[in-house]
Amino acid sequence: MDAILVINAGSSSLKFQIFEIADTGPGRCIRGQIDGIGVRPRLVASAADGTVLVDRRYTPDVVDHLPAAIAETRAWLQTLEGFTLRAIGHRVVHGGPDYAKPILINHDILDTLATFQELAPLHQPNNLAPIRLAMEINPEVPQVACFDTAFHRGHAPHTDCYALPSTYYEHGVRRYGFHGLSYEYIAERLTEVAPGIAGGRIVVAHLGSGASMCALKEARSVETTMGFTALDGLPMSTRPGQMDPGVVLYLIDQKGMTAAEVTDLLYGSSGLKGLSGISGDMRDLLVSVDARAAFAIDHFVHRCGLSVGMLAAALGGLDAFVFTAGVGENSAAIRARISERLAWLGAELDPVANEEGATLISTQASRVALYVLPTDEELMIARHTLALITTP
Ligand SMILES: Nc1ncnc2c1ncn2[C@@H]1O[C@H](COP(=O)(O)OP(=O)(O)O)[C@@H](O)[C@H]1O
Ligand SMILES: CC(=O)OP(=O)(O)O
Ligand SMILES: [Mg+2]
Repeated sequence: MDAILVINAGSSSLKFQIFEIADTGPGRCIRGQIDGIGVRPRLVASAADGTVLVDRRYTPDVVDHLPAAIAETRAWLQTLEGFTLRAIGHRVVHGGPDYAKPILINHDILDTLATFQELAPLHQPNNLAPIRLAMEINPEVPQVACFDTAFHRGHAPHTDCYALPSTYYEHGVRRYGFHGLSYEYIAERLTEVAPGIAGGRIVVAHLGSGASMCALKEARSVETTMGFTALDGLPMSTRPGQMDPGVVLYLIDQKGMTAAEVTDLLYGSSGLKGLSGISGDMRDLLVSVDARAAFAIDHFVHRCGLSVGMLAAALGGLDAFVFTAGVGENSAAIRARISERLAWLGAELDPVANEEGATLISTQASRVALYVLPTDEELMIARHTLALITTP
């Protein structure tokens, strides 16, 4: 069967899917991931009917970083039979100022994308490594890069700039925003789930290991919490989120830290992990009895509440709020805590629907509809990839 392989390297997971190329578009055949990298790595993959094809756990030292997860995934994928690989679609987190759409990759483009590595050190090297590998072993298979930044590129210039002298904007210092493939998928999904409000004022909360929110108006992104890099906005597993840049200057000037040390601090040991001193994995914090775990969760919920207020202001009100990604899809407790922060906007949670993980989790009386919608960045990538390889 003719197939597309999709690879999505996140900060704590490597996700992959195989799609059959059908007349109606990409049809899902296999969906898998290695998650909990460096904490509790686990490879799970299942067929479209839900049959589990592999479920393997590793000790954290065996799959301690993304390259190890790539190697494990590759070894497992090579055991599969019956697929003829026609294209590979990749999530590439940073597209820089020039790539506003998915693109067929060649060596020059790969070189350009490598120049953005410092702007997304947790992701870009891991996004590009499988592209390089496939170019070596399957040079005849077309590869497509789908950018996290692309969906936000329609922002008005006065919203995606920093208040710096304008030459910095021209040199690419802009608020790009990320998680765009997820938001693009959710915007489409809303037209099926809630056609009456899909064109309205919606905030989507992508709460995973990396976390951000996006304000959608008429199904387009008009604001988002992340900026030049995926450090900005909400606190995350290991990243602090929005912070006074004066802190960075202080650490370098007064504390003698090098740029590399500050990079490690901000990307690797801050956020939930830094604040709790326990773990960056929300699951660990939710079951912990340590007061520091509760403190880190309080901070996360507080900052989420502030961001919803900011994005509701950008939209001039709020019709619906959507929870998605690892934490948003799976944690009723965090959804309940964040929903409380939306009460002033008229949101009212239905606690039973929330515990059951229903799609609609607000009461009938709620003025803001609350939804839980599983994201599917890989399906979005497969669609873009198929469109690019079939366009004459
Ligand atoms: N049941 C759960 N409760 C709370 N958090 C969860 C649950 N399941 C997964 N998560 C969180 O989701 C995160 C992973 O989300 P995901 O969107 O896959 O992240 P990424 O793509 O950034 O790797 C993990 O950090 C984990 O803490
Ligand atoms: C951009 C980003 O933070 O991505 P992820 O949530 O997949 O780590
Ligand atoms: Mg992700």
